[in-house]
Amino acid sequence: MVNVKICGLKEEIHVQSAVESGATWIGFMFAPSKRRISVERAADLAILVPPHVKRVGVFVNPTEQEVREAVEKVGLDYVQYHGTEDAEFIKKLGYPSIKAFSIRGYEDVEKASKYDVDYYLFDAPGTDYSGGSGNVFDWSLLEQLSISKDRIILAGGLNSENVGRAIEQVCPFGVDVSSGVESNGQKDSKLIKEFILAAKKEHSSLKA
Ligand SMILES: O=C(O)c1ccccc1N[C@@H]1O[C@H](COP(=O)(O)O)[C@@H](O)[C@H]1O
Repeated sequence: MVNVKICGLKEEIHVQSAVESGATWIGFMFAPSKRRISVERAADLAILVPPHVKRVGVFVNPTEQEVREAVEKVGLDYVQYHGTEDAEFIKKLGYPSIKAFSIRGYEDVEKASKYDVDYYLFDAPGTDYSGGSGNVFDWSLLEQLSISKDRIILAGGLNSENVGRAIEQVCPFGVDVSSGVESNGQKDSKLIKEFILAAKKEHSSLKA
C-alpha cells in the first residue's frame, strides 16, 4: 500500500481528516513558510495523532537546538530536513530522518547518495520558500536512481488528479502533498480525503 504524507497542517480538523482518511505521516512546518506553526501549537495538534500515524517535523537549515526542542516537545517520529543540511549534521543529530532534495536536474538526484537517512524525498524547487511551491518536477529524472524504491517519497505539485500517474511512473514508497490539498490557501478536508483515496486506489489497481 502506498504511504501518504499530508504536510503543513495547522488546524485540528485537518489533522483529524488526514488521520481518518489513512495518512501514514502528518507534517508540521517549522521552517519559514505560510504554513509555519510554533512548537507549542504542533504539540497541541500532535495529541490528536494516534501512534500508528507518524509525526514529522519539517525544518530548513535548523540549529541542533531547534530540532532537539521540537522532537522533545512534539514527540516527533521523523525529522524532515528540507534545506542544504549536510549528511554529517543529520547523522550527528541521530533522529529518524527524511532528507529532501530539490530537483532541477540529474545532478540534484545524485546528491542523495551522499546521505544515509531513512527516506529520500524528491521535490520541485521552492519559489517563495524552500519547498511547498505546488510545482511538479520532471519525474523521469528519478529513473536511474540507485536508491531502493522503498526509501523514496515523491513530492512536488501532487494532487488527486496527477498522483495516480506519479505512482505508476515512479513507484515510490510514499507521496507527500501540501498545496494540492488546499483551497483558497487553506487545507481542505475534502481534498485531503480525495488525495489519499486517489493515491491508494492507484496502488491497488497496479497490484491487481
Ligand atoms: O510547504 C511549505 O511551505 C514548505 C516550506 C519550506 C520547505 C518545505 C515546504 N513544504 C514541503 O514541500 C513539499 C510539497 O509541497 P507541494 O505539495 O508542492 O506544496 C513537501 O515535502 C512539504 O513538506
